[in-house]
Amino acid sequence: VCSKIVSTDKNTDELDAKTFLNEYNSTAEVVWNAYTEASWKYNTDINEANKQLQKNLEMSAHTLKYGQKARLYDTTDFQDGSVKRTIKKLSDIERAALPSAELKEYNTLLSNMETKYSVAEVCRDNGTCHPLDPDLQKIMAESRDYDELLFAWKGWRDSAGKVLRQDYKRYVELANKAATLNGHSDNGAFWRSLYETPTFEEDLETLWKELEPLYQNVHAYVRRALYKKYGSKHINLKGPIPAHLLGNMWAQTWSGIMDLAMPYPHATQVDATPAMVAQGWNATRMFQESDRFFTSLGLLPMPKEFWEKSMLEKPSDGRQVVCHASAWDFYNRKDFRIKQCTVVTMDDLITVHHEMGHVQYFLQYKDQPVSFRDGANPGFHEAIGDVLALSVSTPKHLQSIGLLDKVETNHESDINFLMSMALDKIAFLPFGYLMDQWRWKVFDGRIPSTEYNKEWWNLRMKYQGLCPPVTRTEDDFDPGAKFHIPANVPYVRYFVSFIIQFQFHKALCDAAKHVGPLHTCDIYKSKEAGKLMGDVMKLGFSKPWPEAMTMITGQPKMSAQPLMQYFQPLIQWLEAENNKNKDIRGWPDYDWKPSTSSEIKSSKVDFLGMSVDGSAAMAGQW
Ligand SMILES: CC(=O)N[C@@H](CC(=O)O)C(=O)NC[C@H](CC1(C(=O)N[C@@H](Cc2ccc(O)cc2)C(=O)O)CCCC1)C(=O)O
Ligand SMILES: [Zn+2]
Repeated sequence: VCSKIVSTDKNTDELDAKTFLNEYNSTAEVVWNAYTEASWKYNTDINEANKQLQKNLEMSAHTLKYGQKARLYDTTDFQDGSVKRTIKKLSDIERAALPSAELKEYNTLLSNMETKYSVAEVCRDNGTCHPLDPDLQKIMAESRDYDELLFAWKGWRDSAGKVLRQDYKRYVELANKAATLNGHSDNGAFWRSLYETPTFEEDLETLWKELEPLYQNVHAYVRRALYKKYGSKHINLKGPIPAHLLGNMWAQTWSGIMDLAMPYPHATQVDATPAMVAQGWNATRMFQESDRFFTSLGLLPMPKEFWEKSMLEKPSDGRQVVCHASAWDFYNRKDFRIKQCTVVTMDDLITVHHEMGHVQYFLQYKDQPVSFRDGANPGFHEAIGDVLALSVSTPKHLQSIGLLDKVETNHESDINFLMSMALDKIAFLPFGYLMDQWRWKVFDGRIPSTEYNKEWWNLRMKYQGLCPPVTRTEDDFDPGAKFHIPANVPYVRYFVSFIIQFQFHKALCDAAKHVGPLHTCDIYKSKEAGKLMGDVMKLGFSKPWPEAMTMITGQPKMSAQPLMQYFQPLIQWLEAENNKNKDIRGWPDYDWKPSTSSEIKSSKVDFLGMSVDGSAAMAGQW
């Protein structure tokens, strides 16, 4: 009888493994809770003492201890799939694999980068200084002055991006070292491994190729609208769009310029902000509204700790905080919070639902072992809140909560509504895709630090059809001006979310027995829809995500089809509109650059000096 060759140093005792995992679970809850409390304290009161406290309450000692023991098990013949799955997950100890000096350096780098980003501000000649939240975000969304937008756009990259380049370079080296010590080729490979999908990169590229024509139609239409506003000096109808004109600091969502891009200005408005302000809504009211929507589906209400301990507004007591919104699980099955510098706008009402979606997921899986208290994949965690927001955003729902007075159901108001949704959901897709394309290439060495900025703008051009409004060099570090880069938060999760949220929306609308076009569906009060979502969230990370996808949609793959179905009326309208305007799709004049205001002024002086400006002459104006 040939005896099975047992690797003698491995432990194949499944019962022993179960005992080990129980001990891990109960100790993890204590250690992670302490770390999360310290992290919360620092994020809601940035100072040296709290920074030190967070550093001391590191989790890595615990991760290292249990990770090394987990690696001693050979789970090949284990019966319990959950035990196998947990041992596998514990065996990747991430940064805890670094030698202690480098681990300390890595944590210091992360803390310094997040602090630099969070305290950065842009100052005017008169000494007034502006933080990103709310000042610069407000300028980027509301100003229509080319130079004021440029002041905020360039100023933010000088204050927040530039200063991070050296820290980032060293962070990349250490992140890669930790990844390789855990058996990955580089940190990007580690990040992609969280999706457990061998064909992940091809699947994403296929989805992008399906959606690119729709994006190019939106891009062409918006370029035309900006041409009308800013003229031929600043917009080339065959070229990329200057990146500071899209209503957002990173041009990642474009709903800020809806007023310039509204197809039928005389049809119904879709923005609830004026009503929210007029009716005296505040942050708490916004969160209560969202809580009501979740419970209307039969999902769980926020616990009292949430209302007692969350930070729903920017503090006015002088404390420095990390304003970037976030949802927190304190791993004690009781304490869940949101930190958001909420402003009373429709945009922030959407963000409230997004963050509440994270907390609902925390609540639904709180009785799973800590290793499974995660989304089925990171994109699932990002999609939950947005799915509900698709219902909340409908004019019908906004009217039902008193935020829109008259609502017409005619073609014009339909197209207006779909355009406002497209300016967020379609505009976002190339940005959601390029963020980690850049980082994956940085981690695997295809982008050396000497080309960080050049390659960033190559990707911004290739996918988004944007160009920088002023010349960029390797003195700049524009990727650093986007929160998730210094904060070490992966981003492709949002690209995945913006696709699967429409798959979920379609499935939940079917469960809610919705009749009519998908974009008019509001699942409010549907217990069937709520049950479908709740059951998937309860699974947490305990099953591979295709199983969760099948539970909701009846099939295991990501698909762009529901998104295309949702926007179908707009796709047809945009095709016709862009053809009518003879607008080309894409930006073949890729090396065109917008004139700077100083160049324009000097050309005006020539003009007044009677050396006629060519374009005026051609237009027969002179
Ligand atoms: C402890 C911790 O960190 N928890 C995680 C959650 C978890 O992992 O459990 C967390 O709270 N992350 C913060 C992050 C915040 C936001 C964000 O960064 N959004 C992206 C992309 C986007 C843009 C438009 C949109 O409609 C939806 C998403 C951006 O703004 O670029 C800001 C506004 C919305 C969401 C988030 O909630 O995802
Ligand atoms: Zn999120």
